[in-house]
Amino acid sequence: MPLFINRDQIFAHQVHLLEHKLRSKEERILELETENALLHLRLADCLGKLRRDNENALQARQHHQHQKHVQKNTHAALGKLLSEVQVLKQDVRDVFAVYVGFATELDEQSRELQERVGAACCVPQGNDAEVQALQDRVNALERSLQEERERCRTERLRRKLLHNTLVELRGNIRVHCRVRPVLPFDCGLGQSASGFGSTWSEEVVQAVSDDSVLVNCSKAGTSTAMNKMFEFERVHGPEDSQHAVFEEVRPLLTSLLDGYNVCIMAYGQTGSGKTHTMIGSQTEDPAGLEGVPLQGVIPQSANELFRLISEKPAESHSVEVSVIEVYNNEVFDLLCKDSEGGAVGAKRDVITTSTGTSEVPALTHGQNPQLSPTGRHHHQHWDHPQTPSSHQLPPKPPAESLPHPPPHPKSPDLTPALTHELVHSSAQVMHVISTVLRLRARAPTLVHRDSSRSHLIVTLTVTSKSPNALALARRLQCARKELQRSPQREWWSPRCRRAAAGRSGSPASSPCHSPYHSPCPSPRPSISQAPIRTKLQLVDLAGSECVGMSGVTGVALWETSCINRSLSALSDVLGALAEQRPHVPYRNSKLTHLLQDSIGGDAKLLVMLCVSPTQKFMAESLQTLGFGTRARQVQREPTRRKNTTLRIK
Ligand SMILES: Nc1ncnc2c1ncn2[C@@H]1O[C@H](COP(=O)(O)OP(=O)(O)OP(=O)(O)O)[C@@H](O)[C@H]1O
Repeated sequence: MPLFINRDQIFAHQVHLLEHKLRSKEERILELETENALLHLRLADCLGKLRRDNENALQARQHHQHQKHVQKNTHAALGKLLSEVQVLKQDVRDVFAVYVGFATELDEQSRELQERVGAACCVPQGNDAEVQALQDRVNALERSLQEERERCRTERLRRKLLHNTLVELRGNIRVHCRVRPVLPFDCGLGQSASGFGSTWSEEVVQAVSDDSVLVNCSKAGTSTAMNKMFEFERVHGPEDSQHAVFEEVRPLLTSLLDGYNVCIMAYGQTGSGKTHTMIGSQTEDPAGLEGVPLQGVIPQSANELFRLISEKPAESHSVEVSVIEVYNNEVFDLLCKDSEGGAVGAKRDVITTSTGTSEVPALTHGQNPQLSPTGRHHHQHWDHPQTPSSHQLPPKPPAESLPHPPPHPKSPDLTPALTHELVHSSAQVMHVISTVLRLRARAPTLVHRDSSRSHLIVTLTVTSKSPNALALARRLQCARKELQRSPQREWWSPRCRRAAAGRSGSPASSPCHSPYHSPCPSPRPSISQAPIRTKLQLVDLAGSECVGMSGVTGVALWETSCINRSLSALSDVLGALAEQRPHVPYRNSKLTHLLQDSIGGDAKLLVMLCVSPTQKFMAESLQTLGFGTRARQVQREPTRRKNTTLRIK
C-alpha cells in the first residue's frame, strides 16, 4: 500500500517544534538577563561596602596616627616641662646663693658703717654734715638689705613651690626630717668608738636650713672637717614644736577628701623620737604635777580630718578607725575584743586582693570580730629602768611558743577579720587608740627605757557619700586607666565601661564588681553616686637598733632581730623601686606587704625621718638619712592590678 506522506503536515510540525524551542530559548535569555541584572546590583552593593570599609579603615588609621602623634607630643612636652623645672630649680638655687652672698655683704657693710657712725658721733662738734651723710648711707643700705631679704624670702617660697610641683609630677615620696634635742639620756659620758676622748653626747647632727641637715663626721681629735649634707623637702630642728611639724603635714590631709590615700610614716633608730612625733608625749613638769600633753601627728591629723569634714554637708562623710601592730613579723588586730568587751590583740592575715592591693580582710557582714585561734600573746611589761639582761627570759623563742590567750568559748566562727570602729570625733579616735596602746609591745633597753618593740599602724578610713568634684574626677581617671589596662575583665559592667569611657552611664540594674565601687547593696548606684573610700595610714615604726648598744638579750633580742629585718626589707623595697627593678620584694616581710599600696602605689606618702643628734648614734643617724635619700629617689607608678586573690600565711 502506497505510503502518503503529508509534507505540509511534517513541515508545520517542524515549524511548531522550532517555534517552541525558540520561545524557550527567549525565556532562558530573559531569565539570564534578570540574573545578570541582580548580580550587577549585588556587585555594586559589595563595591560600595568595600569602599566604605576602606574609608573607615583609612579614617581609623589616621585617627590612630593622630593619637600617637598627640601622645608623642604630650610626652615630649612633659619631658620638656620637667627639664625646664630642673633648670628653673637650678636657676633659683644660683639666684638664692647670690642673694645670700649679697645679703651677707650688705650686712657687713651696714655693720661697718654703723661702727663708723658710732665713732663719728664721738668726734667733737663740727662734723655734723659728715655724720648726717654717713647716717643717710646707713639708712639707704639698711633699706636695700631689707629689700634683698624680702626678695630672698620670695625666691625661697618659689623654690619650695617648684620643688613641690616636681614631687607631684614625678610621684615622688615626700621626705621630712626631724632632729630631736639632746636629752638627759644622751648625756651618759663615754669614749667614742674612735677612742679620741670626745664625749658621746656631742651634738653632730644639725638642721642648718629648712631643707638641709648637716652631719659632722670628722673624727674626734683631728682638725680636718668632714661634713655630710642631706637635703629633704623639710627639715625640723630641735626647737621646732609638734605644731610646727604638723603644719608641714597638714596639706596632705586635704588630699584625703580629694580621693587620695595618704600614708605618714615615722622612721628612725630607737629613741630618736618617732612615737613622740607620731603620738606625742607629756612634758616634764618641774612642779611634779601632770605635764602638758604634746600632741603628735596622729591626734592632730584626726583633729584636722574632722575639721575638714565639719565644713562639708552633714552626714556626707563617715570615719572608721582600725589599729594594727606588726610584732615579730606577725600582724595583730589590736581592736579585737573578748567576750567581756576588753581589748585583746588577735592575729590576722595579709592578703593581696584581686585589685592588687594588700589588705587585712574587712569584717564580713553579720559576723562579730572574734579572737582568732592564734590570738596575740600579752606582751611583757617590764618595769624600767632595768636592763633587759636582768629579767629571766629564754633566748630567741619562736613567736608561736609565746603564751596565747584561750580562744573565746562562744566563738565557733573564728573569722580572721580586721576590726573597724566607727568614730565621730578626734577625741573618740584618740580614746580608741589610747585604750589599745597598752597592748603594744614595749621593753626597756640600754638606749631607751620605753622602747616600742613593734610597728604600729593606725588607719582612718573615710567614706565620702557625696564626694567632691576632684574626688569624682580622680575616680573616673583611675577607672579609665583600669579599662585601658584590662578591658576584658569580667568586673566591668557595661554601665561602668560607658562611664569610664566618658559617656554618661544609664541607671543600670546589673551589679557592678568594679573595685572603684565600695561594697553596697545591689542594684549599685552609678559610678558618680557610689561612695568613695580613702585611707589615712599613720605608721609609727619600731626603731632600728644596734644590739651592742641596746644590750638586749632573750625575747628582746629576738624582737630586735625581727625589727631590723623588717626595716631592712622596707629599705630593699625602696631600693628596688628607686632602681625601677621589675620585681619589688614586698612579700619579704609582713610590714612591706601590708604597706605595699602606700609605698608602691599612688598613695601620697610622707616619710618622717627621726634623728638623734649626738655622736653616740652617728652611724644610725647616717643610716636613717641614707634611707630618706633613697626614698626621695623613688618615682612611682600606680600599682598594677593582679589577677588572683592570694593569701599568705
Ligand atoms: N622633739 C622632741 N622634744 C622633746 N622630747 C623628745 C623629742 N623627741 C623625742 N623626745 C623624747 O625622747 C624620748 C624617746 O622618744 P620616743 O619614745 O618617741 O622614741 P622612739 O623613736 O619612738 O623610740 P623606739 O623606737 O625605741 O620606740 C621620749 O622620752 C620623748 O619624750
